[in-house]
Amino acid sequence: MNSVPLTTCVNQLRGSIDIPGDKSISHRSIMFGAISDGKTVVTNFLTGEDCLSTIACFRKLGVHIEVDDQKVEITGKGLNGLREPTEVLDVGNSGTTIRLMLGILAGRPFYSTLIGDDSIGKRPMTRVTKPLTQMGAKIEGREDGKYTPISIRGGQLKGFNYELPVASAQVKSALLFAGLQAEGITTIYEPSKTRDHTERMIEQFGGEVEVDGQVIKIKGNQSFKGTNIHVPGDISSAAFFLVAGAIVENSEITLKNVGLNPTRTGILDVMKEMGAEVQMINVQKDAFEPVGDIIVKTSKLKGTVIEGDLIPRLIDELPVIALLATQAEGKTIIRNAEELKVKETNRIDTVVRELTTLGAKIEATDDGMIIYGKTNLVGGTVNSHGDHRIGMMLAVAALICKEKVTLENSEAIAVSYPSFFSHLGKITKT
Ligand SMILES: O=C(O)C1=C[C@@H](OP(=O)(O)O)[C@@H](O)[C@H](O)C1
Ligand SMILES: C=C(OP(=O)(O)O)C(=O)O
Repeated sequence: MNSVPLTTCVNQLRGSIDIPGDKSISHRSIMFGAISDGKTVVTNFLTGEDCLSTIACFRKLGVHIEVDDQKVEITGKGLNGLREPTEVLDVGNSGTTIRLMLGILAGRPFYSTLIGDDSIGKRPMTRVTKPLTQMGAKIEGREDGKYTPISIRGGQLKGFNYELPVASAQVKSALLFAGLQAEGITTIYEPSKTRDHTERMIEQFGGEVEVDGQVIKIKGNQSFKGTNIHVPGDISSAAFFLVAGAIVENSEITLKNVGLNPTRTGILDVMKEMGAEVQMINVQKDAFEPVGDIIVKTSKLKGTVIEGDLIPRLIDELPVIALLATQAEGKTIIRNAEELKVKETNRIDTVVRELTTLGAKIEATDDGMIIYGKTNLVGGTVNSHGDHRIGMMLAVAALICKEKVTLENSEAIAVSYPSFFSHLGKITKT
Protein backbone atom coordinates (compact mmCIF):
# COMPACT_ATOMS: atom_id res chain seq x y z
CA MET A 1 0.00 0.00 0.00
CA ASN A 2 1.73 3.15 -1.24
CA SER A 3 1.27 6.49 0.44
CA VAL A 4 2.48 9.47 -1.63
CA PRO A 5 2.60 13.25 -1.16
CA LEU A 6 0.57 15.00 -3.86
CA THR A 7 1.50 18.27 -5.58
CA THR A 8 -0.52 21.18 -4.13
CA CYS A 9 -0.78 24.99 -4.61
CA VAL A 10 -0.21 24.81 -8.37
CA ASN A 11 0.01 28.18 -10.17
CA GLN A 12 -0.76 26.98 -13.65
CA LEU A 13 -0.98 23.99 -15.99
CA ARG A 14 0.53 24.43 -19.46
CA GLY A 15 1.43 22.16 -22.37
CA SER A 16 0.00 19.12 -24.08
CA ILE A 17 -0.56 15.46 -23.25
CA ASP A 18 -0.92 12.47 -25.58
CA ILE A 19 -3.78 10.63 -23.93
CA PRO A 20 -3.12 6.86 -23.59
CA GLY A 21 -5.30 4.30 -25.34
CA ASP A 22 -8.94 3.76 -24.43
CA LYS A 23 -9.45 0.99 -21.87
CA SER A 24 -12.79 -0.26 -23.24
CA ILE A 25 -11.48 -0.40 -26.81
CA SER A 26 -8.17 -2.02 -25.75
CA HIS A 27 -10.01 -4.86 -23.96
CA ARG A 28 -12.27 -5.45 -26.94
CA SER A 29 -9.39 -5.41 -29.45
CA ILE A 30 -7.81 -8.38 -27.59
CA MET A 31 -11.13 -10.22 -27.34
CA PHE A 32 -12.02 -9.83 -31.02
CA GLY A 33 -8.42 -10.55 -32.08
CA ALA A 34 -8.54 -13.76 -30.02
CA ILE A 35 -11.78 -15.04 -31.58
CA SER A 36 -10.89 -14.04 -35.16
CA ASP A 37 -9.01 -15.96 -37.80
CA GLY A 38 -5.54 -14.61 -38.56
CA LYS A 39 -3.37 -11.85 -37.19
CA THR A 40 -4.62 -8.69 -35.43
CA VAL A 41 -2.21 -5.85 -34.75
CA VAL A 42 -3.28 -3.32 -32.13
CA THR A 43 -1.44 -0.01 -31.78
CA ASN A 44 -1.72 2.56 -28.98
CA PHE A 45 -2.93 -0.28 -26.77
CA LEU A 46 -3.46 0.69 -23.12
CA THR A 47 -0.94 -1.23 -21.02
CA GLY A 48 -2.89 -0.57 -17.81
CA GLU A 49 -3.30 -3.49 -15.40
CA ASP A 50 -6.92 -4.17 -16.43
CA CYS A 51 -6.07 -4.68 -20.10
CA LEU A 52 -3.04 -6.78 -19.16
CA SER A 53 -5.44 -9.01 -17.18
CA THR A 54 -7.46 -9.52 -20.37
CA ILE A 55 -4.30 -10.55 -22.24
CA ALA A 56 -3.29 -12.96 -19.44
CA CYS A 57 -6.74 -14.62 -19.53
CA PHE A 58 -6.67 -15.16 -23.30
CA ARG A 59 -3.15 -16.59 -23.12
CA LYS A 60 -4.56 -19.16 -20.66
CA LEU A 61 -7.19 -19.95 -23.29
CA GLY A 62 -4.38 -20.86 -25.68
CA VAL A 63 -4.17 -17.64 -27.71
CA HIS A 64 -0.72 -16.45 -28.77
CA ILE A 65 -0.35 -12.74 -27.89
CA GLU A 66 2.84 -10.67 -28.13
CA VAL A 67 3.16 -7.31 -26.42
CA ASP A 68 5.84 -4.82 -27.44
CA ASP A 69 5.28 -1.54 -25.61
CA GLN A 70 1.92 -0.24 -26.88
CA LYS A 71 1.80 -2.63 -29.85
CA VAL A 72 0.07 -5.97 -29.46
CA GLU A 73 -0.05 -8.83 -31.97
CA ILE A 74 -2.70 -11.49 -31.53
CA THR A 75 -2.66 -14.69 -33.55
CA GLY A 76 -6.30 -15.71 -33.65
CA LYS A 77 -7.53 -19.20 -34.62
CA GLY A 78 -11.22 -18.35 -34.52
CA LEU A 79 -13.72 -19.12 -31.76
CA ASN A 80 -12.93 -22.83 -32.10
CA GLY A 81 -9.26 -22.11 -31.43
CA LEU A 82 -9.97 -21.25 -27.77
CA ARG A 83 -8.89 -24.10 -25.47
CA GLU A 84 -10.12 -25.22 -22.07
CA PRO A 85 -7.80 -23.47 -19.58
CA THR A 86 -5.80 -25.61 -17.15
CA GLU A 87 -5.66 -22.78 -14.60
CA VAL A 88 -8.20 -20.31 -13.21
CA LEU A 89 -8.67 -17.10 -15.18
CA ASP A 90 -7.77 -14.16 -12.96
CA VAL A 91 -9.36 -10.86 -14.08
CA GLY A 92 -7.66 -8.81 -11.35
CA ASN A 93 -9.62 -5.58 -10.79
CA SER A 94 -11.39 -5.56 -14.15
CA GLY A 95 -15.17 -5.70 -14.39
CA THR A 96 -15.01 -5.36 -18.16
CA THR A 97 -12.76 -8.43 -18.47
CA ILE A 98 -14.93 -10.76 -16.41
CA ARG A 99 -18.30 -9.72 -17.81
CA LEU A 100 -17.30 -9.71 -21.47
CA MET A 101 -15.31 -12.96 -21.13
CA LEU A 102 -18.33 -14.69 -19.60
CA GLY A 103 -20.18 -13.81 -22.82
CA ILE A 104 -17.44 -15.38 -24.93
CA LEU A 105 -17.06 -18.47 -22.70
CA ALA A 106 -20.85 -19.01 -22.67
CA GLY A 107 -20.60 -20.34 -26.21
CA ARG A 108 -17.42 -22.41 -25.79
CA PRO A 109 -17.86 -26.13 -25.04
CA PHE A 110 -15.50 -26.31 -22.09
CA TYR A 111 -15.12 -25.48 -18.42
CA SER A 112 -13.46 -22.37 -16.94
CA THR A 113 -13.30 -20.70 -13.52
CA LEU A 114 -12.97 -16.95 -13.14
CA ILE A 115 -11.70 -15.07 -10.12
CA GLY A 116 -10.61 -11.49 -9.39
CA ASP A 117 -9.43 -9.26 -6.56
CA ASP A 118 -11.40 -8.25 -3.43
CA SER A 119 -13.22 -5.47 -5.31
CA ILE A 120 -14.32 -7.83 -8.11
CA GLY A 121 -15.56 -10.21 -5.39
CA LYS A 122 -18.13 -7.57 -4.36
CA ARG A 123 -19.39 -6.62 -7.82
CA PRO A 124 -22.70 -8.02 -9.09
CA MET A 125 -22.42 -10.75 -11.70
CA THR A 126 -26.07 -11.87 -11.84
CA ARG A 127 -26.64 -9.20 -14.45
CA VAL A 128 -24.61 -11.37 -16.85
CA THR A 129 -24.90 -14.86 -15.36
CA LYS A 130 -28.72 -14.79 -15.42
CA PRO A 131 -29.26 -13.91 -19.11
CA LEU A 132 -26.35 -16.12 -20.21
CA THR A 133 -27.94 -19.03 -18.32
CA GLN A 134 -31.22 -18.27 -20.11
CA MET A 135 -29.32 -18.60 -23.40
CA GLY A 136 -28.09 -22.06 -22.37
CA ALA A 137 -24.76 -21.65 -20.54
CA LYS A 138 -24.16 -23.54 -17.28
CA ILE A 139 -22.88 -21.12 -14.69
CA GLU A 140 -22.21 -21.47 -10.96
CA GLY A 141 -20.94 -18.81 -8.62
CA ARG A 142 -20.75 -17.83 -4.98
CA GLU A 143 -24.19 -16.94 -3.53
CA ASP A 144 -26.16 -18.45 -6.43
CA GLY A 145 -24.09 -17.01 -9.22
CA LYS A 146 -24.01 -13.49 -7.80
CA TYR A 147 -20.28 -13.23 -7.13
CA THR A 148 -16.85 -14.63 -7.99
CA PRO A 149 -15.46 -17.24 -8.03
CA ILE A 150 -17.61 -18.13 -11.02
CA SER A 151 -17.36 -21.29 -13.07
CA ILE A 152 -18.86 -21.66 -16.50
CA ARG A 153 -19.37 -24.50 -18.93
CA GLY A 154 -20.42 -23.11 -22.27
CA GLY A 155 -22.10 -24.86 -25.14
CA GLN A 156 -24.75 -24.46 -27.80
CA LEU A 157 -26.66 -21.25 -27.06
CA LYS A 158 -30.05 -20.08 -28.28
CA GLY A 159 -30.68 -16.49 -29.38
CA PHE A 160 -33.34 -14.62 -27.38
CA ASN A 161 -34.90 -11.21 -26.78
CA TYR A 162 -33.61 -9.43 -23.72
CA GLU A 163 -34.48 -6.14 -22.12
CA LEU A 164 -31.49 -4.91 -20.09
CA PRO A 165 -32.57 -4.11 -16.51
CA VAL A 166 -29.65 -1.64 -16.20
CA ALA A 167 -27.96 0.58 -18.78
CA SER A 168 -24.69 -1.36 -18.96
CA ALA A 169 -22.33 -1.69 -21.90
CA GLN A 170 -20.69 -4.62 -20.16
CA VAL A 171 -23.92 -6.59 -20.00
CA LYS A 172 -24.87 -5.62 -23.56
CA SER A 173 -21.42 -6.67 -24.79
CA ALA A 174 -21.50 -10.00 -22.93
CA LEU A 175 -24.82 -10.77 -24.63
CA LEU A 176 -23.47 -9.72 -28.03
CA PHE A 177 -20.50 -12.08 -27.60
CA ALA A 178 -22.89 -14.87 -26.65
CA GLY A 179 -25.38 -13.91 -29.37
CA LEU A 180 -22.80 -14.05 -32.15
CA GLN A 181 -22.17 -17.72 -31.25
CA ALA A 182 -25.83 -18.66 -30.70
CA GLU A 183 -28.43 -20.30 -32.88
CA GLY A 184 -30.78 -17.68 -34.34
CA ILE A 185 -31.12 -14.00 -33.54
CA THR A 186 -30.47 -12.19 -30.24
CA THR A 187 -32.22 -8.86 -29.73
CA ILE A 188 -31.15 -6.56 -26.90
CA TYR A 189 -33.10 -3.53 -25.69
CA GLU A 190 -31.17 -0.86 -23.77
CA PRO A 191 -32.94 1.47 -21.31
CA SER A 192 -30.44 4.23 -22.27
CA LYS A 193 -27.80 4.20 -24.98
CA THR A 194 -24.46 2.94 -23.64
CA ARG A 195 -20.98 2.90 -25.18
CA ASP A 196 -21.10 1.11 -28.53
CA HIS A 197 -17.48 -0.01 -28.96
CA THR A 198 -18.45 -3.68 -29.23
CA GLU A 199 -20.93 -2.97 -32.03
CA ARG A 200 -18.34 -0.90 -33.92
CA MET A 201 -15.69 -3.56 -33.48
CA ILE A 202 -17.93 -6.39 -34.70
CA GLU A 203 -18.09 -4.60 -38.06
CA GLN A 204 -14.37 -3.79 -38.01
CA PHE A 205 -13.62 -7.54 -37.72
CA GLY A 206 -15.99 -8.41 -40.56
CA GLY A 207 -19.07 -9.40 -38.54
CA GLU A 208 -22.63 -8.12 -38.67
CA VAL A 209 -24.78 -6.32 -36.14
CA GLU A 210 -27.89 -4.21 -36.61
CA VAL A 211 -28.36 -1.13 -34.43
CA ASP A 212 -31.56 0.85 -34.36
CA GLY A 213 -31.28 3.38 -31.53
CA GLN A 214 -31.45 1.36 -28.32
CA VAL A 215 -32.34 -1.92 -30.05
CA ILE A 216 -29.43 -4.13 -31.09
CA LYS A 217 -29.85 -7.32 -33.13
CA ILE A 218 -27.16 -9.88 -33.75
CA LYS A 219 -27.29 -13.14 -35.66
CA GLY A 220 -25.51 -16.26 -34.50
CA ASN A 221 -22.80 -18.52 -35.92
CA GLN A 222 -20.63 -15.64 -37.04
CA SER A 223 -16.92 -15.72 -37.72
CA PHE A 224 -14.39 -12.88 -37.74
CA LYS A 225 -11.20 -11.94 -39.57
CA GLY A 226 -8.15 -10.43 -37.88
CA THR A 227 -7.47 -6.76 -38.65
CA ASN A 228 -5.44 -3.73 -37.53
CA ILE A 229 -6.82 -1.52 -34.78
CA HIS A 230 -5.43 1.85 -33.71
CA VAL A 231 -6.86 2.61 -30.28
CA PRO A 232 -7.87 6.26 -29.72
CA GLY A 233 -6.99 8.00 -26.44
CA ASP A 234 -9.33 7.36 -23.52
CA ILE A 235 -11.71 10.25 -22.80
CA SER A 236 -12.17 8.78 -19.31
CA SER A 237 -8.42 9.37 -18.74
CA ALA A 238 -8.51 12.78 -20.46
CA ALA A 239 -11.32 13.72 -18.03
CA PHE A 240 -8.83 14.23 -15.17
CA PHE A 241 -6.91 16.79 -17.20
CA LEU A 242 -10.08 18.41 -18.56
CA VAL A 243 -11.12 19.12 -14.99
CA ALA A 244 -7.59 20.06 -13.89
CA GLY A 245 -7.31 22.59 -16.74
CA ALA A 246 -10.67 24.14 -15.85
CA ILE A 247 -10.07 24.51 -12.09
CA VAL A 248 -6.36 25.43 -11.80
CA GLU A 249 -5.73 29.16 -12.27
CA ASN A 250 -3.90 30.49 -15.38
CA SER A 251 -4.14 27.18 -17.24
CA GLU A 252 -4.36 26.15 -20.84
CA ILE A 253 -3.67 22.56 -21.89
CA THR A 254 -4.17 20.50 -25.03
CA LEU A 255 -5.20 16.87 -24.79
CA LYS A 256 -4.25 15.03 -27.93
CA ASN A 257 -5.76 12.03 -29.69
CA VAL A 258 -8.88 11.74 -27.53
CA GLY A 259 -11.67 9.32 -28.52
CA LEU A 260 -14.82 11.34 -29.20
CA ASN A 261 -17.37 8.57 -29.65
CA PRO A 262 -20.71 10.32 -28.86
CA THR A 263 -21.62 7.55 -26.39
CA ARG A 264 -18.63 8.70 -24.29
CA THR A 265 -18.60 12.51 -24.57
CA GLY A 266 -21.10 13.35 -21.82
CA ILE A 267 -18.36 15.09 -19.84
CA LEU A 268 -17.83 17.61 -22.65
CA ASP A 269 -21.56 18.40 -22.72
CA VAL A 270 -21.62 18.89 -18.94
CA MET A 271 -18.50 21.04 -18.89
CA LYS A 272 -19.92 23.31 -21.60
CA GLU A 273 -23.21 23.54 -19.70
CA MET A 274 -21.24 24.56 -16.58
CA GLY A 275 -19.48 27.31 -18.52
CA ALA A 276 -16.12 25.62 -19.07
CA GLU A 277 -13.87 26.75 -21.90
CA VAL A 278 -13.36 23.54 -23.85
CA GLN A 279 -12.77 23.38 -27.56
CA MET A 280 -12.38 20.43 -29.90
CA ILE A 281 -9.96 20.69 -32.82
CA ASN A 282 -8.59 18.34 -35.51
CA VAL A 283 -11.70 16.16 -35.24
CA GLN A 284 -11.71 13.04 -37.45
CA LYS A 285 -15.32 11.91 -37.55
CA ASP A 286 -14.98 9.17 -40.15
CA ALA A 287 -12.47 7.01 -38.26
CA PHE A 288 -13.97 3.72 -36.90
CA GLU A 289 -13.98 5.57 -33.59
CA PRO A 290 -14.08 9.40 -33.89
CA VAL A 291 -11.02 11.16 -32.46
CA GLY A 292 -9.72 14.71 -31.94
CA ASP A 293 -7.76 17.08 -29.71
CA ILE A 294 -9.31 19.08 -26.87
CA ILE A 295 -8.12 22.44 -25.53
CA VAL A 296 -9.22 23.40 -22.03
CA LYS A 297 -8.63 26.68 -20.19
CA THR A 298 -9.23 27.96 -16.65
CA SER A 299 -12.96 28.58 -16.48
CA LYS A 300 -15.62 30.35 -14.45
CA LEU A 301 -18.11 27.59 -13.64
CA LYS A 302 -21.73 27.31 -12.53
CA GLY A 303 -23.64 24.39 -11.00
CA THR A 304 -25.85 22.09 -13.06
CA VAL A 305 -28.05 18.98 -12.96
CA ILE A 306 -26.68 15.70 -14.37
CA GLU A 307 -29.27 12.94 -14.85
CA GLY A 308 -31.13 10.52 -17.13
CA ASP A 309 -29.67 9.41 -20.46
CA LEU A 310 -26.56 11.48 -19.83
CA ILE A 311 -25.42 9.20 -16.98
CA PRO A 312 -24.13 6.24 -19.07
CA ARG A 313 -22.30 8.74 -21.31
CA LEU A 314 -20.12 9.89 -18.37
CA ILE A 315 -20.49 7.20 -15.72
CA ASP A 316 -16.73 6.78 -15.05
CA GLU A 317 -16.18 10.56 -15.09
CA LEU A 318 -18.63 11.30 -12.27
CA PRO A 319 -16.00 11.27 -9.48
CA VAL A 320 -13.94 13.95 -11.22
CA ILE A 321 -17.09 15.84 -12.28
CA ALA A 322 -18.02 15.99 -8.57
CA LEU A 323 -14.66 17.66 -7.96
CA LEU A 324 -15.35 20.10 -10.81
CA ALA A 325 -18.68 20.96 -9.18
CA THR A 326 -16.91 21.96 -5.92
CA GLN A 327 -15.39 24.81 -7.96
CA ALA A 328 -18.67 25.92 -9.58
CA GLU A 329 -20.92 28.66 -8.19
CA GLY A 330 -24.18 27.19 -6.84
CA LYS A 331 -25.54 23.69 -6.50
CA THR A 332 -24.80 20.65 -8.71
CA ILE A 333 -27.12 17.65 -8.51
CA ILE A 334 -26.14 14.23 -9.82
CA ARG A 335 -29.06 11.79 -9.93
CA ASN A 336 -30.02 8.44 -11.54
CA ALA A 337 -26.42 7.34 -10.95
CA GLU A 338 -27.00 4.37 -8.58
CA GLU A 339 -24.62 2.32 -10.79
CA LEU A 340 -21.81 4.24 -9.07
CA LYS A 341 -22.41 2.03 -6.05
CA VAL A 342 -21.23 -1.12 -7.86
CA LYS A 343 -17.97 0.07 -9.41
CA GLU A 344 -14.45 -0.63 -8.06
CA THR A 345 -15.75 1.01 -4.86
CA ASN A 346 -19.11 2.47 -3.93
CA ARG A 347 -18.18 5.70 -5.72
CA ILE A 348 -20.96 7.72 -4.09
CA ASP A 349 -19.50 6.91 -0.67
CA THR A 350 -15.83 7.22 -1.58
CA VAL A 351 -16.23 10.51 -3.48
CA VAL A 352 -18.27 12.08 -0.69
CA ARG A 353 -15.96 10.85 2.04
CA GLU A 354 -12.68 11.88 0.42
CA LEU A 355 -13.83 15.26 -0.93
CA THR A 356 -15.31 16.08 2.48
CA THR A 357 -11.86 15.42 3.99
CA LEU A 358 -10.45 18.06 1.64
CA GLY A 359 -13.10 20.62 2.68
CA ALA A 360 -15.80 20.22 0.02
CA LYS A 361 -19.50 20.60 0.80
CA ILE A 362 -20.99 17.44 -0.67
CA GLU A 363 -23.79 15.06 0.33
CA ALA A 364 -24.59 11.54 -0.75
CA THR A 365 -28.12 10.76 -2.00
CA ASP A 366 -29.67 7.39 -2.85
CA ASP A 367 -28.83 7.73 -6.51
CA GLY A 368 -26.05 10.30 -6.67
CA MET A 369 -24.80 13.35 -4.83
CA ILE A 370 -25.35 17.06 -4.27
CA ILE A 371 -22.38 19.40 -4.35
CA TYR A 372 -22.48 22.97 -3.05
CA GLY A 373 -19.90 25.35 -4.58
CA LYS A 374 -17.72 27.15 -4.69
CA THR A 375 -15.53 25.91 -1.83
CA ASN A 376 -11.85 26.32 -1.05
CA LEU A 377 -10.20 22.94 -0.73
CA VAL A 378 -7.70 22.66 2.12
CA GLY A 379 -5.68 19.47 2.55
CA GLY A 380 -5.39 16.24 4.51
CA THR A 381 -4.78 12.51 4.13
CA VAL A 382 -7.01 10.91 1.52
CA ASN A 383 -7.38 7.37 0.23
CA SER A 384 -8.14 5.88 -3.20
CA HIS A 385 -9.69 2.83 -1.45
CA GLY A 386 -8.08 0.82 -4.26
CA ASP A 387 -10.13 2.66 -6.91
CA HIS A 388 -8.07 4.16 -9.74
CA ARG A 389 -10.63 6.83 -10.61
CA ILE A 390 -10.86 8.01 -6.98
CA GLY A 391 -7.05 8.15 -6.76
CA MET A 392 -6.69 10.31 -9.88
CA MET A 393 -9.60 12.56 -8.89
CA LEU A 394 -7.86 13.22 -5.55
CA ALA A 395 -4.53 13.98 -7.25
CA VAL A 396 -6.35 16.61 -9.36
CA ALA A 397 -8.11 18.00 -6.27
CA ALA A 398 -4.73 18.39 -4.53
CA LEU A 399 -3.55 20.78 -7.28
CA ILE A 400 -5.88 23.46 -5.84
CA CYS A 401 -5.40 22.56 -2.15
CA LYS A 402 -3.66 25.11 0.04
CA GLU A 403 -2.18 22.59 2.48
CA LYS A 404 -0.36 19.26 2.33
CA VAL A 405 -2.24 16.32 0.77
CA THR A 406 -1.17 12.67 1.14
CA LEU A 407 -2.74 9.95 -1.01
CA GLU A 408 -2.92 6.43 0.39
CA ASN A 409 -3.28 3.42 -1.90
CA SER A 410 -1.95 5.42 -4.86
CA GLU A 411 -0.89 2.25 -6.71
CA ALA A 412 -4.51 1.70 -7.84
CA ILE A 413 -3.99 4.35 -10.54
CA ALA A 414 -2.00 1.86 -12.66
CA VAL A 415 -5.25 -0.01 -13.36
CA SER A 416 -6.15 2.43 -16.14
CA TYR A 417 -3.43 5.09 -16.34
CA PRO A 418 0.10 3.95 -15.41
CA SER A 419 1.70 7.18 -16.75
CA PHE A 420 -0.76 9.48 -14.94
CA PHE A 421 1.72 11.07 -12.51
CA SER A 422 4.38 11.60 -15.17
CA HIS A 423 1.81 13.26 -17.47
CA LEU A 424 0.58 15.45 -14.63
CA GLY A 425 4.16 16.42 -13.74
CA LYS A 426 4.85 17.41 -17.35
CA ILE A 427 2.16 20.14 -17.40
CA THR A 428 2.41 21.32 -13.78
CA LYS A 429 4.05 24.69 -13.06
CA THR A 430 4.42 25.44 -9.35
O1 LIG B 1 -18.07 -1.73 -21.40
C1 LIG B 1 -17.11 -1.13 -20.88
O2 LIG B 1 -15.97 -1.15 -21.35
C2 LIG B 1 -17.38 -0.36 -19.64
C3 LIG B 1 -18.66 -0.08 -19.27
C4 LIG B 1 -19.03 0.65 -18.05
O3 LIG B 1 -19.48 -0.28 -17.08
P1 LIG B 1 -21.02 -0.79 -17.02
O4 LIG B 1 -21.34 -1.54 -18.22
O5 LIG B 1 -21.05 -1.65 -15.77
O6 LIG B 1 -21.82 0.46 -16.88
C5 LIG B 1 -17.83 1.39 -17.46
O7 LIG B 1 -18.13 1.83 -16.17
C6 LIG B 1 -16.58 0.56 -17.47
O8 LIG B 1 -15.49 1.32 -16.99
C7 LIG B 1 -16.22 0.11 -18.86
C1 LIG C 1 -15.76 0.80 -13.72
C2 LIG C 1 -14.59 0.73 -14.32
O1 LIG C 1 -14.03 -0.39 -14.90
P1 LIG C 1 -14.44 -1.94 -14.80
O2 LIG C 1 -15.92 -2.01 -14.65
O3 LIG C 1 -13.93 -2.53 -16.06
O4 LIG C 1 -13.73 -2.49 -13.61
C3 LIG C 1 -13.77 1.96 -14.53
O5 LIG C 1 -12.77 1.87 -15.24
O6 LIG C 1 -14.09 3.05 -13.98
